[in-house]
Amino acid sequence: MYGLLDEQAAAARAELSRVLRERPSGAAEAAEREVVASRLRRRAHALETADHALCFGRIDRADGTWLHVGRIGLRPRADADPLLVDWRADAARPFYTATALAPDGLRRRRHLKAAGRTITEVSDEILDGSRPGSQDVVGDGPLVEALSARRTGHMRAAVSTLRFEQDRIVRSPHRGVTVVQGGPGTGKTVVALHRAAYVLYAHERAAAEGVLVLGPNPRFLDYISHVLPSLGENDVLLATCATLTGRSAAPASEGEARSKGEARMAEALADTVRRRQAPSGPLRTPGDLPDLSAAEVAAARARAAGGGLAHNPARAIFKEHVVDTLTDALEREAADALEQVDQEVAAVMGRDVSFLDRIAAADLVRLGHDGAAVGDAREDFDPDAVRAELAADRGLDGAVDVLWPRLDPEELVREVLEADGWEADGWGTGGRGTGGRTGAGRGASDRWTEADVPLLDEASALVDGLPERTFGHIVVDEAQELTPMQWRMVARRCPSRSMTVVGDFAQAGQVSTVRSWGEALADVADEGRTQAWTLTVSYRTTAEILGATRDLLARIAPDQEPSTAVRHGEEPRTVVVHPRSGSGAVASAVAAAVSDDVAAHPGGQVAVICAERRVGELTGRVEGVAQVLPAAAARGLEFDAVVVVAPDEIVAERLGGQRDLYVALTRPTHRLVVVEKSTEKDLG
Ligand SMILES: Nc1ncnc2c1ncn2[C@@H]1O[C@H](COP(=O)(O)OP(=O)(O)OP(=O)(O)O)[C@@H](O)[C@H]1O
Repeated sequence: MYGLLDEQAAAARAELSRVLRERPSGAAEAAEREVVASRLRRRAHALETADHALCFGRIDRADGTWLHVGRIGLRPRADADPLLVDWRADAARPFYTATALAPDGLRRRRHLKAAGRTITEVSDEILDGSRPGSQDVVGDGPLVEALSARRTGHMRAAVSTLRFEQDRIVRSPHRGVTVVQGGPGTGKTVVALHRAAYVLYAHERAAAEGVLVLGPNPRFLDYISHVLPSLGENDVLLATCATLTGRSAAPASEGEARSKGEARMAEALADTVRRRQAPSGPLRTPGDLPDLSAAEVAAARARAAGGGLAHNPARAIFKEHVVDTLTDALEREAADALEQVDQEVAAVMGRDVSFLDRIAAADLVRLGHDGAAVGDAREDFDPDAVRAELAADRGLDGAVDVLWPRLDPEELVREVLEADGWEADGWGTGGRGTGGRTGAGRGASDRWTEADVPLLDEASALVDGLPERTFGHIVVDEAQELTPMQWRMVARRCPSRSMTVVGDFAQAGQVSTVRSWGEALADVADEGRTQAWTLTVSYRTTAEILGATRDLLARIAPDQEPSTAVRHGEEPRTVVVHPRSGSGAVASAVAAAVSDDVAAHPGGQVAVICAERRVGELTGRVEGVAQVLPAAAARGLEFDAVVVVAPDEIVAERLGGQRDLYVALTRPTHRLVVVEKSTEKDLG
């Protein structure tokens, strides 16, 4: 297999350099060359990154045939049988789905573990109830081993140990919105990322349009950043809602993010735009052009607003209708004038003079009429020429602007924010209520905050139309964190509404007001387009740690069934600090807990999770040995050991602080220490 891998990687590279050496003649050829080159580049990269654990499994069927399963598929020639089957191929499915109860035609499932290109471990599961023979290696499950392994700070792919309940979500043929909920550590992120890889493999169209993975913050994105590349997928965009549009924005306070994230902001923006679309009254035209009546304006508005276009493109339709109406009016006016002239002449001459129509206009001028207009009307009123002239008329454009002005998305947002009570001055100072903006002194260039990004995006959509960059499939992780405004931003980027959305409302932070999937997806997809799954087995935490969070979970999410754990481990420890032992006592207890853990388990990933205000103090104490992070930033992450500091402070710090505490307590894979301050009451 490795021989074939090297051969094919070298061939792809050679082909790539050959293609790149070609001198394209013309733009079309250059574009074509770029398509071929990027396909070859992807192929070469996929082959090169498959090197590690290229083949991780084998299934033996009851009939004596077998199949090797790996990160990518390999066959010696296009018409030959595969030497290795891609884990996402249908043929590989029994590797994930077969159980002893439903062996799916398999006798044995084999897991292979490799170090570099050397197989270091083999482990078999006998599925058909037969006795293990001399060729079978039956031992500790590879899953247990993977879960107990020390963490590296980056999530790893789980292709070789994906569970049945996870695999069926990953491979679900559903094309709409797939929702996955489940408690902490149940593998929601694992499922979401493997599903992204599966979609890229199985849904050609989605792959061509690109896949986007959205996470709550850059730290989380970094944590998951290795998974898809290790599965050979390098073209997936990872982003947060704040970074998605590429606009630079300052951090927002939670109060600001919450308030500006509410759905009413979308209504306010849409209302403001609607009010700028010829709401009522006639159109006053410049010069001696006829005015348009209120009814004529209403007809133009109906035509422009009914086309489903954004405001600025719809303005063109509105103006076009105005120009058409004016052209018709001018033509009618000219015809009426002519009619009147004929009647007057007839009265003077005592007979019908319509035959005079083709006679000199000069006579008519003498009778007090505008010779040019009458002449035009009679001879050749050219509606197209009149229309073109009107369309180019600056005065008329100005008059249209009064009723249907061109809008600028930033100005629109500014206007709506001002109406909502946010200070306009400087966009970087002061603000509304406690959630107001801080950070005085910011320059004009970064006056927008991350909370403004979805508003600006909404405004752009209303004013100029949908975003240019859209995706064939979007994965939203920690989806409980998204505000209604952010959901709208996501939906806008996924016209096919093909999404994988994973989260847990028991872990919801305080920014979003959304509390259910129905609410979250209200603007995204109809119920008929969503398929929901629940994961119930916690792969991260031990039964002991989960047990310690049970009461808290019952308080914050009484309807949620606690997950079951697959592993056991140490009981969580509580260290109580006496409040009279001085201000640095908590920090000292934390430092001691960290050094105890590091001494007992050298090289582990240790985190200290605390209230925001303690971060500075504690970082100084454990620098270089443990990471210190506020509870609010810990979502989705995991560590070998976690020291949770002063739960009361975490709870008190933010609205929904109990859910932050729940997140903090469920981060460790092995060891949990809680440093608590005893209260005066405890001291009796
Ligand atoms: N099938 C599997 N094989 C190996 N490891 C797995 C498997 N499923 C989950 N894990 C591991 O379990 C841990 C938790 O998974 P993950 O982060 O996906 O859970 P989650 O449900 O997203 O958690 P949270 O709600 O806290 O964000 C990770 O280390 C992940 O790699």
